[in-house]
Amino acid sequence: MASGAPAESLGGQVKKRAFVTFLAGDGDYVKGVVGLAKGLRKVKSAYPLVVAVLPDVPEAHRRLLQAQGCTVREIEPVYPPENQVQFAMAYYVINYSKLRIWNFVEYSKIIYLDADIQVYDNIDHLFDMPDGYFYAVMDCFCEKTWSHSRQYSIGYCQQCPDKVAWPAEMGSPPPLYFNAGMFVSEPARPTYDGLLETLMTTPPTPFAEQDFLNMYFEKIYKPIPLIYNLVLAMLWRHPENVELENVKVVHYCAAGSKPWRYTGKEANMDREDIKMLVAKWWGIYNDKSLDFAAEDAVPEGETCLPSSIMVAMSENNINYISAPSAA
Ligand SMILES: O=c1ccn([C@@H]2O[C@H](COP(=O)(O)OP(=O)(O)O[C@H]3O[C@H](CO)[C@H](O)[C@H](O)[C@H]3O)[C@@H](O)[C@H]2O)c(=O)[nH]1
Ligand SMILES: O[C@H]1[C@H](O)[C@@H](O)[C@H](O)[C@@H](O)[C@H]1O
Ligand SMILES: [Mn+2]
Repeated sequence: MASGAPAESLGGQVKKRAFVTFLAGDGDYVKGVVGLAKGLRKVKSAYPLVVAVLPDVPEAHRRLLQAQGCTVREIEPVYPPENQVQFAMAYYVINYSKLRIWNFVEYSKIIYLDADIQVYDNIDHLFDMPDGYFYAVMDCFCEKTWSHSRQYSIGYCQQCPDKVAWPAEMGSPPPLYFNAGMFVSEPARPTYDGLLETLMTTPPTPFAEQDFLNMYFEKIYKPIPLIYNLVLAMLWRHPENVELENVKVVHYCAAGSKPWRYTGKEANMDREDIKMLVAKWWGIYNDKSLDFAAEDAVPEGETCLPSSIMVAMSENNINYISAPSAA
């Protein structure tokens, strides 16, 4: 990761690119972001890591991230309209705030990565894929987190669509569904406005903004290979689809797999491949040579601005949606 990112110039227009992640709260996800910043540096990514932080991220964590070369940008929370949905995880409700990143319009293209993701190989080439699409990796429906779904109830997974065929009486099979922990997209004001406007009339569902983004971008979604977002459950659910030695991006999303909380006790967590991947994450996190060295970077500018100014710049003219009482 470098702050002096090369900007591609097309027809005189400068096209800036960035990796973007999301941070909420004062808990330990900040470790994930530090790890990610160091991982991107290790693979010599040419683009900055922008961290979209909610107001509840403490100042000390913001400073820590800036000291790791990240660009910190505060965003206001986004809440879905009120209803009684059961999220697959209660905290998924805050993930609707991720929609703010489509307002980061100084970047023409972004690669979004969850804080529980690590990049083990350079993926800058993903920025060069044709514009106009939403790129992400197809999800797996086999874990218990999916037990609310029609797919899970009949044992159907899009990772092996021939194993259990979609029954004709259930209508046409659901559209391809991506995991929203990693994606490539283009911030743009019309998209941002469209997302927020549509959200206001869209009741929340168990996978929160992931379901919403799947719905919103359905027509322009293009699946990319699994190596760009290895959802760990793939290792035991669909091993035949995984080429572990070629994997570039690992998503520590399976229950018990977050490296900074790993105990090895949860289901599947004693597997050798999991132990290896957790150790690999720690290897980067603990590598002092990957700490940010200011002299390596040409500042982008916005890292130096106080967050209050950034908020004023990014959050102009936005109508906030009222918070759900049950969240
Ligand atoms: O206390 C928290 C909780 C979450 N996060 C941020 O929110 C992201 C999503 O949380 P998890 O990574 O724990 O969630 P999963 O990977 O299980 O969730 C998946 O489903 C979610 C549905 O809301 C999102 O789409 C998410 O991007 C996708 O990977 C984190 O990576 C992190 O960036 C925080 O900063 N602090
Ligand atoms: O985004 C979610 C999350 O990562 C879960 O942990 C996983 O079980 C799901 O497949 C996925 O949709
Ligand atoms: Mn995640």
